[in-house]
Amino acid sequence: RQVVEVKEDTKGVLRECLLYIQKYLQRKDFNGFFAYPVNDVIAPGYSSIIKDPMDFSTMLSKIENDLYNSIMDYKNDYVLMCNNAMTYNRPETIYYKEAKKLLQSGMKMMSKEKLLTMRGSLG
Ligand SMILES: COc1ccc(Br)cc1-c1nc(N)nc2[nH]cnc12
Repeated sequence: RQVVEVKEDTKGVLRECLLYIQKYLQRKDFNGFFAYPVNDVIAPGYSSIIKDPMDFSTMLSKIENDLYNSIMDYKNDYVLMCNNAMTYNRPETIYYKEAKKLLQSGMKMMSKEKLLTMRGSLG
């Protein structure tokens, strides 16, 4: 019984961490370009160019449904979201520029060494 309880608790700690990280990073998306999925009306041909779309609302539902097993899992979706914008949009666009800034602040927030120390303390 005890082992199961501990496991659940780790999931809870991870969920709190991810909610905190997402809240911090999503504030940087002040235009809300990454708040919800891009559609072909907004961006013509998007769905045929971007095979794995990702956005903050999708990531939030994955956090709430415990679909991330680590911060690294979440970081992968975050990087995917930013890279999609830098693939579909040209470098001179606001979408590309904002994605680049989001990527930089995300990498600082979820740096490898920070995650390794955190994982150490989580046991
Ligand atoms: C949800 O997306 C948007 C919403 C409103 C507006 Br205005 C633009 C976008 C958007 N447009 C493009 N071309 N690339 C993107 N990458 C992430 N966002 C976008």
